[in-house]
Amino acid sequence: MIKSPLFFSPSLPFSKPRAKPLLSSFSAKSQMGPQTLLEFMSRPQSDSISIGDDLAILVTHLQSACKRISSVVSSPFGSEFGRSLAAGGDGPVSDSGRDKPKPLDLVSNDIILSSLRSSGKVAVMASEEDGEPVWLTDNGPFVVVTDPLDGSRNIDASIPTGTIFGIYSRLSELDHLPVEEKAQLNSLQRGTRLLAAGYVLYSSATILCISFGSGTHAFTLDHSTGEFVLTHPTIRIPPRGQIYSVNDARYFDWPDGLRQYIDTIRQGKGKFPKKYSARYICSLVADLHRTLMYGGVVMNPRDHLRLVYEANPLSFLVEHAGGRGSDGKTRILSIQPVKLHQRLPLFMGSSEDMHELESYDNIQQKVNPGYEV
Ligand SMILES: O=P(O)(O)OC[C@H]1O[C@](O)(COP(=O)(O)O)[C@@H](O)[C@@H]1O
Repeated sequence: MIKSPLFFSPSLPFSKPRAKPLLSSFSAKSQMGPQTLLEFMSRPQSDSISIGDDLAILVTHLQSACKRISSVVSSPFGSEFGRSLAAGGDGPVSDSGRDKPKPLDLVSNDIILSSLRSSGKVAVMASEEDGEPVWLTDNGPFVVVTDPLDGSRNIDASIPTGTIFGIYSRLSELDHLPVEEKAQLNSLQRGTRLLAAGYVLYSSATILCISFGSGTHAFTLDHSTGEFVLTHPTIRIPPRGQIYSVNDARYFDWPDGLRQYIDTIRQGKGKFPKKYSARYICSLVADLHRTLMYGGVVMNPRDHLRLVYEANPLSFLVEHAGGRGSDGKTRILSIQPVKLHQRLPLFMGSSEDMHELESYDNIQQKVNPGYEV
C-alpha cells in the first residue's frame, strides 16, 4: 500500500486537478467517466507485469510536472510565467556539444527535476539540459532519463513540443561507487532495461503516451478535471503507412540508399504500391505521435538525436505498439550507450515500412555541413 501522498500541489492557474488521496482508492473499476491514468496504473498490466506503488508514485509526479509544462508552453506570458512556476529558475548550463538551450527548455527541466525530487523515488535524473546526471537520493529505486522540452526551437511559432522520459531501476550493485560514477553508469543503461517510457505531446491536445512494457497507451488531458484520461488503449501502429517524415531539404546530403528509398516510395514503386505523402513538423514527439496513429516512418538520418533520452524511450513505445526503432543498422534498444549526450541517426515506424527502409542498407547520413535551421 502507498504511504506517501500521490500529489504535490502544482497550483495550476487555469485548471485544478482534483486531488485524490491514494492509489489504492483507484483499484475498483471506475463507475463513471473514462479511466484516468491513476486508475489505469492500479490495474495489472498483464500476467507478468503489474505497476508497483513506487513506480505509480513516480509517474504521478511526472504527469503533474507535464501538466505544469503544458500550462507554461501555452501561456501568453511565455517563459516569464514559466520561470515563476519553476522551482529553481534558469541558470548557466555547461556546453558539452549540446545545442544552445532556449529558456523554456530550462524552465521545463526545473519543473521535472523538482517533481522527481519531491517524489522521493528517483536516485538519478539524466537530462538533455544538464551536462552530467543529477544525483537526487541514495535509496530512490529509479533512474529517470528525460528531454524535458523537445522541439522548443519552434516554440515561438506555436509548433507542437513534447517531453520525453524513460524510467530504469537503480543498479544497486553500483551503490558503493562515487556519486558521479554511479550517476553516469546508472544513466547509461541499454534501452532493453527500460521499465517504462513515455512522452507528453503539447499540441491541440495534451497527450501522455506511456508503456510499462506491456502495450502502449495514450491518455488525453481533460482540462475540465485536470486528469489524463485513457483515450487510446493498446495502440497498434499499422504495419504499413503511406507517410514518410524527414527533413528532405537535406536530400543532396543523403547517402544513395536513403535517396533511392525515398524516390521509390514517392513514386509508388516500393513494396506497397501507393505513392507516399510527406509530413514533417520538425518536432520529434509530434512527428512520432502521428506515425503511431497513422503508420509510416519518421526519421532523422544524421547524427542528431540522442540515444539515451530520445531514441531509447521513443523506440520502447514504438516497439510496444508493434513497430520498430533503428539507427539504420541496429535495433535502438540493443545499443549500449557510452555517453550521456550520444547522438545517432534515428528511424522509427511501421514494421513493414521499417523493414523495407533498412533493406536499402546505406541510409545513415554521414555528411553534416552544420545546418543553421
Ligand atoms: O534539423 P533537423 O535535422 O530536421 O532536426 C529536427 C529534430 O531536432 C529536434 O528539434 C531536436 O533537436 P534539438 O534538441 O536540438 O531541438 C527534434 O524535435 C526534431 O525532430
